[in-house]
Amino acid sequence: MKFISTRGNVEPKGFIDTVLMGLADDGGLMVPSEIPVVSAATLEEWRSLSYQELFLKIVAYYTNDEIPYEDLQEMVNTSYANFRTPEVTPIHQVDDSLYVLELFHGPTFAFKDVALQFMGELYSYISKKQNKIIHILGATSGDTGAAAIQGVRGKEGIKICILHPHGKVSKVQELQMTTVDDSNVLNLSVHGNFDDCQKVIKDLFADLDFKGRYHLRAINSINFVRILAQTVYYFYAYLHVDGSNEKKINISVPSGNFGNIFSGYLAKQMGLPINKLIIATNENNILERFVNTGEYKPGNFTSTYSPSMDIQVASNFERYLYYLVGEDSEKLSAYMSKLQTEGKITVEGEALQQVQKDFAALGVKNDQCLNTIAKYQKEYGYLLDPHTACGIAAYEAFNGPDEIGITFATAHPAKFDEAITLIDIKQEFPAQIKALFEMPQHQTVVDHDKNEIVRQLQAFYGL
Ligand SMILES: Cc1ncc(COP(=O)(O)O)c(C=O)c1O
Ligand SMILES: N[C@@H](CCOP(=O)(O)O)C(=O)O
Repeated sequence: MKFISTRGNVEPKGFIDTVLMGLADDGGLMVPSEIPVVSAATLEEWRSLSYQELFLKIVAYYTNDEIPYEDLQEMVNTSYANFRTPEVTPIHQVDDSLYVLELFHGPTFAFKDVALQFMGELYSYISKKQNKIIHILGATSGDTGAAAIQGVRGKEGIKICILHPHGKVSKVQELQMTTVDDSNVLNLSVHGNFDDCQKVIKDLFADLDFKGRYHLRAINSINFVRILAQTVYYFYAYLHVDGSNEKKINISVPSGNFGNIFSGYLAKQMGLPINKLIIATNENNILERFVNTGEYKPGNFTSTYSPSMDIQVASNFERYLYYLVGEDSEKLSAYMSKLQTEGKITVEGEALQQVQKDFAALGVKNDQCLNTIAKYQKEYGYLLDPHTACGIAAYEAFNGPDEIGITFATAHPAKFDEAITLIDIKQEFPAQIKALFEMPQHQTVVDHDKNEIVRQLQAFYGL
């Protein structure tokens, strides 16, 4: 298996080189040169596997034996050993048609832990085996940063700098990132929004001289290994839901940077028979507008009750567009240039029909989000976080009769108490979260100014 850039100007790479490259050197995103297909018989065999065993089976299609099996197995076991449940991503049945895949049982109570615990282990492994300097640079709307920091804090040979939008993450997210006092962690709190933070890091990764000199590595879903690790729970969910061999299965995914749902798209291309992939967003509804009209146009940024999805420029949209245009890098590059120069792109005709076959999408309004939380608490005694509530609202909009819907619970409600208290629900915080409120914070507040951020990075990486 080789990996290539969506823009077509990078020599095919192996697995580890792809992990280290992060953003492709031509400014595109890395994708597999060919998507491996899993047969129906193999899928049936996988039903009895544990999460860790399933992970190893799926990832083996991509790693080219570059990592000995025993080493990979050890990394996977270590990654999931500190989850609070042995199933890693347990399934909660709400009623006859709705299942919730709980992705928040890792150290930072959000779905990002599932991929980032593994990535922390992988970077540590590469650093030791290849004597590589690993200087992670990431942007977050709150959850990626916390999970990435947890994944690598205190690890030898690794430093991590995370940019988060100042005042635009929840209190618990801020505390999870900034109460970490390991010397290999730097939190930059940037005046701006998540899109601004993501743009700065993409610009720095695209500056190959800077990237090389400072050994910059990506932990965002820019990095293909994030996408790959996230495909595992699509398989796990599908294979562990009752009736999945008789009924159509739809999966509803709270979405922002389009990484999670792109992992679902990849799982489907690998042969997982998902029926509808449902994109759930909040009022930052660029993805809903794209699916309904074919126009992809970043609009005005809106702060909502689901702040982790307050994103207008969805990074992984480029990966999907690449497949939509028939894996034609020239066409893809032309679209991306148009987005740069004209601020929007449009797909029409057969391409738009294909988009509408691939996805359904709903942008959930703030009041609908709160009403959904209140409804599920009242009717089922099940407390949703606001991102998951958007996912459930979209499930309700698109799940047909006799279909099963799996909604991904991407975060624990305790991370977003600001929204939950608005509907007078009092929740008990888990002890790990309660403890954060007593700890000192470490962060540097900076303007949204690339030069200032570069100065901070140079001082931190110390090269
Ligand atoms: C809790 C939560 N839900 C949903 C999302 C959206 O996921 P993605 O960016 O992969 O689309 C995020 C952020 O990524 C998140 O933190
Ligand atoms: N919601 C995310 C945004 C970054 O997404 P990623 O999947 O590219 O890391 C966050 O919590 O930071």
